[in-house]
Amino acid sequence: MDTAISLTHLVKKFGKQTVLKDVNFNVESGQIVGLIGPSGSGKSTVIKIALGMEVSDAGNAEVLGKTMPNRQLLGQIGYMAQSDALYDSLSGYENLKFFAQMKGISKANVQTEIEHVTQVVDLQDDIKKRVSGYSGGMQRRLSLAIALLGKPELLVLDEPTVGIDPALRRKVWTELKAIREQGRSILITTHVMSEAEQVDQVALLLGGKVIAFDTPSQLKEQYQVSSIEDAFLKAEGEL
Ligand SMILES: Nc1ncnc2c1ncn2[C@@H]1O[C@H](COP(=O)(O)OP(=O)(O)OP(=O)(O)O)[C@@H](O)[C@H]1O
Repeated sequence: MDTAISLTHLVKKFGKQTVLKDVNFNVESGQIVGLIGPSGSGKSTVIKIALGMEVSDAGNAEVLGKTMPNRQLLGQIGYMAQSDALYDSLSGYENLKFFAQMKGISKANVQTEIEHVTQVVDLQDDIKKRVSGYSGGMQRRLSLAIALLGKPELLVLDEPTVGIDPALRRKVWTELKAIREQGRSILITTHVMSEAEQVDQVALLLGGKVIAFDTPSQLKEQYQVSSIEDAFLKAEGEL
């Protein structure tokens, strides 16, 4: 099995604060890995190092076989950040078209791709409206649609379902699982524990380390609990 992301012995300091002490885990091809941990535990920092947007103080981040940072790889990665980077004065459709061009999607495929990702996030009725008039949730949905454009080999999604209602969340997960079936890989952070139940592997980040990396069912067994939420709470309590 190919490895999409390999993080070894990552250390990251901000001033005197050591946020990541020794982070190790892999995302294999065709896997969904959920990175969970309390607020401020360093999930976004791990993601940014994996993407080459932050440089670690020690350790190694390899993505799709290349050591990060590596600008050439960015076209193969669909990234959704916590804060949206959208063009307010453009419509949703114009944003999608712009990012499709940036990603080098061929003219022949642009229209079908845009229609597909628009439908995944249920923005059909609002896609011609200006983003400045979008609600927070709609902006998140558009950002997710942009990340999905171009069928990237690897998706890195930082809390993609914040502000998304349960019905649409379910639809988004159906899409994420379809992406996995195509052999593509996903690293996702979430605060929604029912989502963590659906991933292949959970990486639990606590105290600057990934203290558990297992399937949801193994994790529950390890902590002798019936939900990932309880495993999470128990792990936090034990530290
Ligand atoms: N650029 C930065 N400069 C200084 N400190 C930073 C920087 N980026 C992150 N931090 C600090 O690192 C810690 C981890 O932040 P990070 O955003 O990675 O956490 P998180 O687990 O993603 O949190 P949340 O779940 O709330 O999004 C926090 O204490 C944060 O203040």
